[in-house]
Amino acid sequence: MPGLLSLPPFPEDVPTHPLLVIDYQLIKKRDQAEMDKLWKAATELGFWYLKNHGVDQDVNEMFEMGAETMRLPLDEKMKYEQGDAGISFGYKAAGANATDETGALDTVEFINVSKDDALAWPGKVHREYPSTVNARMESTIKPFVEKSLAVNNTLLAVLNDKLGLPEGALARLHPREEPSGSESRCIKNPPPQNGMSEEQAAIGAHTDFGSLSFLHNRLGGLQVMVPGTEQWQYIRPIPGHAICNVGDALTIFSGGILRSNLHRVVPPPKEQGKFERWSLVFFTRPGYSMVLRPLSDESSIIAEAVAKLPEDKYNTGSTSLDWFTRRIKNQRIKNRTGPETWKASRGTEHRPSAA
Ligand SMILES: O=C(O)CCC(=O)C(=O)O
Ligand SMILES: [Fe+2]
Repeated sequence: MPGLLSLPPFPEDVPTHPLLVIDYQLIKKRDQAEMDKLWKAATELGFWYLKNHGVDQDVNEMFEMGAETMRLPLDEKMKYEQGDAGISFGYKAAGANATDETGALDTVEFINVSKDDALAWPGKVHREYPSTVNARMESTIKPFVEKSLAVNNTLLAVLNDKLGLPEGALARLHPREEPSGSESRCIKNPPPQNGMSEEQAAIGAHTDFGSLSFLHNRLGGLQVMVPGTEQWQYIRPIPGHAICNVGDALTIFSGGILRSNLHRVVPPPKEQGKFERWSLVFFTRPGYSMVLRPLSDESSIIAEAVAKLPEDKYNTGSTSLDWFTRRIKNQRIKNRTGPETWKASRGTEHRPSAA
């Protein structure tokens, strides 16, 4: 990826939504005002900036791993393609996923490395990866996974207490040792080709599948639809600030108290649109065997929230494995039978028409 200094700044004159800034060092000290701010961010928009997280150097190395991987010949990368069965780990080629119900194709390629494979390295839990990934498992990927897990687990512990759950309740749904969909993803988005609309989604409107996402961006392109509005707004990348967001699993566990908000990725705005866009995410997801349902029996706060909802709104009846498999599988263009396939790939978002 091009050096940071050579990238044009994020433009001032595009619709942009500010996020609350959470200081990770204060969260680690359990500063009351900072925990209150995190709660506000997680319940109102479900997105916030996280500063002082200490992962920037690891993020740079992960981007190098991503660039090394994307430079491999396509036929080499395709040996590790994630496939059509609904498993996320591995390489995803550009155009393998739909971005909307008409079946418009995505433009991004990415490499997903399972947290379980990274922690088990040189052993293997799920699958094999390209040589460029293997070469950096020990030096780059494992440390990034460890630090990202520590950040997300710390945030989860704060949300756990605010939800009135017994200590460790959310942690027990994300056991380190149990296989899960937790993964690191490095995304490459080429500059838009001639004839492509500026709006053409790189990644279609979605909510994240898991519990917490820890995202690192250099260029704009990420957009949110703020509750109560109908317009997409950019999130400005700020150096040293990760973007964190709540995923569907936490919305479900909390009976809708924590917000998993709709977002998408479009080409970077204005001058930035001439450049390749790279992004990096660590997704924390529940253990595969965990059933996605509100934790009403463990928290009166959640029980009260659920009592106000239509019956069984968040009782998915699915394990985490089944839920993720359905959603990933139905994004794959090869599995598309019609608009219903796209719908089956969606989650808990309350604006299906916008998706
Ligand atoms: O690239 C980004 O900024 C966001 C990526 C994203 O939303 C995702 O991979 O789920
Ligand atoms: Fe996302």
